[in-house]
Amino acid sequence: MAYLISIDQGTTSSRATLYGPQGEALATASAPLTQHYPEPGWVEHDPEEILEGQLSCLREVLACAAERGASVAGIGITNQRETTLIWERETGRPLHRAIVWQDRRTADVTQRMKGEGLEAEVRERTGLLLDPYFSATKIAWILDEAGLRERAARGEICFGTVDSWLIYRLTGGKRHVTDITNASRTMLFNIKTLEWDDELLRIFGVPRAILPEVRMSAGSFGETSAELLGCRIPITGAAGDQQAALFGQACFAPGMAKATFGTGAFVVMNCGERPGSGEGVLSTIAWQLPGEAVQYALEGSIFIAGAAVQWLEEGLGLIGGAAEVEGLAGSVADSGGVYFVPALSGLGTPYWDPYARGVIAGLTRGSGKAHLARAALDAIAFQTVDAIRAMECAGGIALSELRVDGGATRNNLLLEIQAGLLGVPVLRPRCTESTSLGAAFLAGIGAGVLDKERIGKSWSLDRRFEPSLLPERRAEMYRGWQKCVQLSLGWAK
Ligand SMILES: Nc1ncnc2c1ncn2[C@@H]1O[C@H](COP(=O)(O)OP(=O)(O)O)[C@@H](O)[C@H]1O
Ligand SMILES: O=P(O)(O)OC[C@H](O)CO
Repeated sequence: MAYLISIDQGTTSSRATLYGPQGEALATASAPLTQHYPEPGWVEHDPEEILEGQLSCLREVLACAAERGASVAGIGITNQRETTLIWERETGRPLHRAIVWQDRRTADVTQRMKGEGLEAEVRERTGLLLDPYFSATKIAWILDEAGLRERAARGEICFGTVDSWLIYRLTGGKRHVTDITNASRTMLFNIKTLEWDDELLRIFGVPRAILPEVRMSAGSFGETSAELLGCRIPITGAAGDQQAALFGQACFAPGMAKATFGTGAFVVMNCGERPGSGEGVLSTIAWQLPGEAVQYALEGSIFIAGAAVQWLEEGLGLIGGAAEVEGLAGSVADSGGVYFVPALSGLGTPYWDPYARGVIAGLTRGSGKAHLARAALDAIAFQTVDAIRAMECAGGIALSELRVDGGATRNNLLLEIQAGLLGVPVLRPRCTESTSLGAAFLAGIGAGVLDKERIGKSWSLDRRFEPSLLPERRAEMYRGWQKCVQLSLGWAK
């Protein structure tokens, strides 16, 4: 593997990593990203802050490459998906704050569409469920709110997910493109015909003129502008972060699955060349490589995972940082009957309820902050169990082990709890930055310096967490979780 750079623009931070010829991470830079919550249920990011954070990270790892005299063969971009940006074509100026994937402001719109019986048709074309999570209703909201419909019709504005925004600005406005995995999350892309879908554009009221050109996940996405970075480097890979993580975990065969624990948690299972389907589960595009058929995946999406820990810190002041949660939660044997459903942005798989809200239940005089911390870790694991059970029903298979990655997998206790509640081993690889690694791999393929066989051989195990919970205890805990979920459903309706 030649030198490659990955850009990982996540919900809470922007990062860049320089990888060496053996796939080793040589330098990493990161910049935090401000979360804006203008109203309950709304979440926004500043597009310029996304770009600036990413540029400063890129400059830092490029300096490291220069010190080594390394020439970078390609940049791979991976990103928080669905988050919706609108900017001026001429200047690249953002015309609204980015509406983040977690944002629930269009819940009433998707609810109305469900009432009109549109869900089956949307699902058939996109593999997705009618939920404010996806980009389509967010785009229409911005066009209406910011009075941009006439400009949109005149072709003066661009829509893009974060990959598209970064590519546009990094190439100096030369490329308005996106990759096929990100396109598959907009709810405007037909995952069977592999094109923007006129009927969906009509249903959601989105003009075709604002959409980017769709490319495969490895190949040419343009070159960085020398004015911005002092050098031209080809951008040769792009994929949504969950798809990039599936690729980085080398889940190349149908039935292989990974769970990424970041802000949210996302369980994604490779299902090969044909789209899968199932109750409460998403069907989505895994990747498309040059000379190969499109690969599909099933996905269980959990909106709040690591973010529940963040809330313990920022919302409650219970801990001084995410790293403290393991010690606090580990200071008690269990949650003492406390359950926490972190439906802070509604619930995703398998409930799909944008009106669900957070619930803490089962408190007694003996409950303390350690029990709540423990309940938060349990909640991440319970939600993952819910998602995996739904996917197993959909795919008709039983998962024999789960590969995990992402920021929260530093937490050994979380992974022990996860293995116990799931009842199968949980495998943590040496590199838990699978998202970033996956983007570098895609860039390597796009630059013609890497192939899937080499990638498959590079996966190595750090630690295997065996399930240690007795089946009766597991069932008892799960019943408590289910009771608490019922309390949270429909709360904000
Ligand atoms: N030791 C830990 N235990 C539990 N959660 C953690 C721990 N360390 C980080 N996290 C959580 O992981 C998330 C950050 O992971 P990351 O993969 O960087 O997320 P993203 O890509 O969504 O920005 C945060 O929500 C943070 O609270
Ligand atoms: O930023 P992350 O890693 O939590 O990922 C966000 C997902 O892509 C949303 O679909």
